[in-house]
Amino acid sequence: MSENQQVTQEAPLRVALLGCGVVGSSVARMLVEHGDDLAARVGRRLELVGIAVRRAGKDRSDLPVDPALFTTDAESLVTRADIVVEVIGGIEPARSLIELAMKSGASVVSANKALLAEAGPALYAEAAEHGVDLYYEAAVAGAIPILRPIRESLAGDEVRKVLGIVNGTTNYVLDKMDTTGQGFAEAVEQAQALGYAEADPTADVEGFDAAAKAAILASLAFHTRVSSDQVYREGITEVSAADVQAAREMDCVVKLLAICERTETIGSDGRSTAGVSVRVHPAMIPRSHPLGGVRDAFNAVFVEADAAGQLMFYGKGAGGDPTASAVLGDVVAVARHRVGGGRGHGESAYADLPVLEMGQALTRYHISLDVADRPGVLAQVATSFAEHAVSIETVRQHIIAADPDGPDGDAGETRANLIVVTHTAPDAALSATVRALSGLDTVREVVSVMRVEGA
Ligand SMILES: NC(=O)C1=CN([C@@H]2O[C@H](COP(=O)(O)OP(=O)(O)OC[C@H]3O[C@@H](n4cnc5c(N)ncnc54)[C@H](O)[C@@H]3O)[C@@H](O)[C@H]2O)C=CC1
Ligand SMILES: N[C@@H](CC=O)C(=O)O
Ligand code: NA
Repeated sequence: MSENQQVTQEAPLRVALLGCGVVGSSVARMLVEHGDDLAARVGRRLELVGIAVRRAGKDRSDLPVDPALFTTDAESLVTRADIVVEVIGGIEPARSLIELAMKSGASVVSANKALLAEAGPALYAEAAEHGVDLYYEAAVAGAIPILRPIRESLAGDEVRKVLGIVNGTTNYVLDKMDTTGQGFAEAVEQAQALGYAEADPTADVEGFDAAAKAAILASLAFHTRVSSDQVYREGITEVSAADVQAAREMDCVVKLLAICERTETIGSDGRSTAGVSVRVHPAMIPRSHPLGGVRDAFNAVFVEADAAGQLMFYGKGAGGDPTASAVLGDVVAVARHRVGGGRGHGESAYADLPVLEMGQALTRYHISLDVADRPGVLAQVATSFAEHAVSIETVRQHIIAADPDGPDGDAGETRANLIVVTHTAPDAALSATVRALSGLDTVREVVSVMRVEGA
């Protein structure tokens, strides 16, 4: 008997799919259309035994699946599966369904970063208790293999830093603002229509999606539990056309970055203490940086490890088929464990490093000030920086013509746009400097503040 004949004679592994939206419909299609190849790779056929949906009567005739498979009874579906694929999203009912699936002996594959970043440790514990797998490669950077490389390939090394563009929607919006000068709202609508955005795009544009992914990346990279509420987060809603232009003048581009770093702090006793810093915010990054050229909805993750050095992972981080590719990779992995016996790895959180406050993160600021063009202004501004121990890297000044209708007795006064780029300093010192600058009588307005990374 050939190996393939053997594959078809064993009882198939039963796969239940929860959710049939952008990702779920691609998963269903690929499971069916690639059935023979998947069977050969797993050593057993994968049988789609049901698809949980919210509305059973909806026309899904474009999918190559038996309409009888659609059900609104997700609970009973998960109890009759060997593998449950959760692509509903959100916390509930996804969490309860995953827990019920594990309790019933099924391994789980999920694309749900919001859930993993909130309840990862509890779900790992359930998986261990019931002897099943929990895999979620699709949850971070869609199709890009990044979690498995960090969990497995780099398990013998020390990861120092993970710097990523991990949200396709915001990268798409920022790229359109940079290259076509397109407005924010229109670009978000396009990202939604292309299937990149979350059901509620607020999760994308306010940085919640990237923060959840950063929490997952940091947890795996530093063997430490990091939840999304420990991640400093700023979205892109405040990024203006002027910020994008200011970045261009520095030969930079604005990107929403997820930055996960292992830190070393030297105490007064000279002893070094390790920690973890995790943040998500827009930042200027040089166009020449590997992340500076990441266009459209693409994602990229830059990893620095002690022995490996710098590694770059690039590809499609959103969209139905790319995300389904990662989901199916996980399905094959957990199915192979079922066939061969054993489980994949569980949680690794032994390092248990402290997660630092944002104020301790080391970064650089680009600050644009509208100041009165009078003698001594530059010295006053420079003093504010010095008082907070922030060192200035560059200062540029453009004279702004006098405005005869200017407010508060400033009419007719010549002003200057002062652009200061700092050297690296703790974020707390930088933000205190900005507060002090806004209190100076010669500073009419702090026009914009943006962090600078990667230079
Ligand atoms: N769209 C993308 O590019 C990516 C999405 N993801 C994640 O994949 C998951 C799914 O995302 P999408 O497919 O884009 O979302 P979606 O909104 O297109 O699909 C979710 C589907 O689940 C259904 N659903 C909701 N509650 C349900 C319930 N109780 N029972 C059965 N079905 C239910 C909804 O009706 C919807 O059809 C989310 O966790 C998302 O964060 C991850 C990577 C990329
Ligand atoms: N909404 C997310 C989808 C993938 O995680 C994004 O835009 O990246
Ligand atoms: Na991935």
